[in-house]
Amino acid sequence: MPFPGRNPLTDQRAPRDPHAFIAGLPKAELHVHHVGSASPRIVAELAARHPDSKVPTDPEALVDYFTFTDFAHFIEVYLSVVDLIRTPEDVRLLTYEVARDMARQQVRYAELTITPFSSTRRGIDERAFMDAIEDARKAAEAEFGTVLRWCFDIPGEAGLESAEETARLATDDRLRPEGLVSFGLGGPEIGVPRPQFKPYFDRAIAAGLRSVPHAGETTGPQTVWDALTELRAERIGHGTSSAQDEKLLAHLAEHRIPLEVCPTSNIATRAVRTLEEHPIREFVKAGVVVTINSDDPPMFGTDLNNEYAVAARLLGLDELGIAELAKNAVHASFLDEAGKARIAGEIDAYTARWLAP
Ligand SMILES: O=C(O)c1cccc(C(=O)CC[C@H]2O[C@@H](n3cnc4c(=O)[nH]cnc43)[C@H](O)[C@@H]2O)c1
Ligand SMILES: [Zn+2]
Repeated sequence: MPFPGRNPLTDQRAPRDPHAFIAGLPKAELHVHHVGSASPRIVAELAARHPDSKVPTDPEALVDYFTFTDFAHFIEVYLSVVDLIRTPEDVRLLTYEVARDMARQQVRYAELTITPFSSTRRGIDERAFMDAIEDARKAAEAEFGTVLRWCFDIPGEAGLESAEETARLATDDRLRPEGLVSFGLGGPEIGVPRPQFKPYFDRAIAAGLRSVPHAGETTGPQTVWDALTELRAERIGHGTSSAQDEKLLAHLAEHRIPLEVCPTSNIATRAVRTLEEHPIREFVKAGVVVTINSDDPPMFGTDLNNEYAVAARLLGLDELGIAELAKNAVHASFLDEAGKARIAGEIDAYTARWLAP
């Protein structure tokens, strides 16, 4: 804590240059999707490798292609990019380049959500898939210093077959990658009730994985309750609709269940109408632990630095407030205590240097 006695989330003053401060701030990211992080350059390169795809090869045309009418349209476009990942080399390239983009933003640690079912059902050998992500993870840590960990998520709309396959890939000792720390649930929520996935989360938790389902992104607060009570969620992906239920906010605050907030994503998928209407202020006011994330950054025309700038504006934060948000992510991560202390220390040291007269 560089300035003891001051409450960083309430005692605010105008920051000197928030964008420059955020750009150099060491960060952790907890909610970001593997395929959804493919930069326009990587999408264009993959589209050129596989010319039968309808995904544009021109990075400029991708801006239009990545404009979504609603959440269902977003998932349709997302799956067209998933269709571009066809070989283990595609998987390795994507993973390694995503880490490079993270390192450029001073991301020291990220939990990347990967949907192995989508790749294995498209014909990528499961062993080769695991080797490709692990190979990229080790190279990225050695070359960029960014530590990656995996969250394997069930694409819920693909049904219980996808849940069975994801649980198998995540818990089979011969396949399970070293970097795997958590188990998730993604895709559309409407018509995909969370409780049906309980047995698969039970298996993953018994195998030592942490529970981090998406919930309350496109449906109401009951979905968040279901994620907590049935799937034993330790963090909630989005949780946007929690703001509609005071008891739920109090529960999240009391039990220190962090929300993985992704403001621009919620606007891009039209889950929330405008940034001004985003409930992030209600979350902070209720004492909920808020972490800031980018979800599918190039698809939503954003990056993690921009999400911090958006959050700082909506919450009226100065540098100490922004640093506090960054530390929330570190403490809510599944890093070991020594790793958390190292990144939190880096954040404090950077902030103190920035604020030094
Ligand atoms: O892979 C398939 O064949 C397949 C078949 C049916 C349905 C699906 C999916 O629903 C895949 C969803 C996919 O979306 C990812 N994702 C990325 N961003 C978000 C988000 O903000 N909220 C929810 N899901 C998101 C998720 O990780 C899944 O991989 C697939
Ligand atoms: Zn997500």
